[in-house]
Amino acid sequence: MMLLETKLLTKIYGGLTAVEAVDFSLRQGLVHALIGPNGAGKSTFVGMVSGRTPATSGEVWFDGQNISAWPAHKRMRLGMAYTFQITAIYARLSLFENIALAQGMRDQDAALDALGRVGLDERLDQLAGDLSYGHQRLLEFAMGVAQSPRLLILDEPTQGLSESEIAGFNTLIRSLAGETTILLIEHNMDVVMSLADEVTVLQQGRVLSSGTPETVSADPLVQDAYLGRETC
Ligand SMILES: Nc1ncnc2c1ncn2[C@@H]1O[C@H](COP(=O)(O)OP(=O)(O)OP(=O)(O)O)[C@@H](O)[C@H]1O
Repeated sequence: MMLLETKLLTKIYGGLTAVEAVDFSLRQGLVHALIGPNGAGKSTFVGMVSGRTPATSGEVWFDGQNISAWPAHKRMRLGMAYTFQITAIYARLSLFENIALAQGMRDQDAALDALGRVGLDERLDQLAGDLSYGHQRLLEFAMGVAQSPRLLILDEPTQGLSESEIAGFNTLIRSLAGETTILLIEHNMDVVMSLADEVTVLQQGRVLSSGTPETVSADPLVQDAYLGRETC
């Protein structure tokens, strides 16, 4: 079943077409990576999916419903969680309070479970602002997971993380595989190749290529655009 689909999704800022007529689909339970150079339209695209950025035209479908006109909070209630590029935690609240806020105080066990998944359950009462940058990113990830989302959108989750933290992140995503559908914006190609079931490459707002990591990396269009680069 397709959990998420977009049809001719388009965003125009003034004279600039940031996302142009993107048809996209994501099957339930898969990890789909969205890649492309800076300015390709990745954040704008996921902004339109999550409802934070109004689309100029086109449609967003979630679980068979046309949600194009729905505001972000209503999409969240439907099961979309979006973790931002910039850490969105409350520094003066404890880890537990951050998690509890993220999931609307619904379920204490789920909050504890999410912190356990990222190995921060020993630090429940610590202030989030006292965590290292890498741990703050993990907390942010746990805040997404604690919402038990049907679709988890991660915007550059490994940015600024050390090699060992990236390895830990990979393990985390694998632990969610099958349980949660994941849309991942990621610049680190090693992470993309090891985690993604499917990859879509955006370039100048359009889909350049889409398919399995193997198909996409063998696509001559993609090779012309990226091959030989560590990141894209
Ligand atoms: N609020 C805005 N107003 C005007 N132009 C914008 C706005 N947000 C994004 N853009 C432009 O839209 C295009 C796509 O930007 P977007 O941030 O979606 O790309 P991206 O692929 O996420 O890039 P990055 O990898 O750098 O985050 C860029 O040319 C950007 O300058």
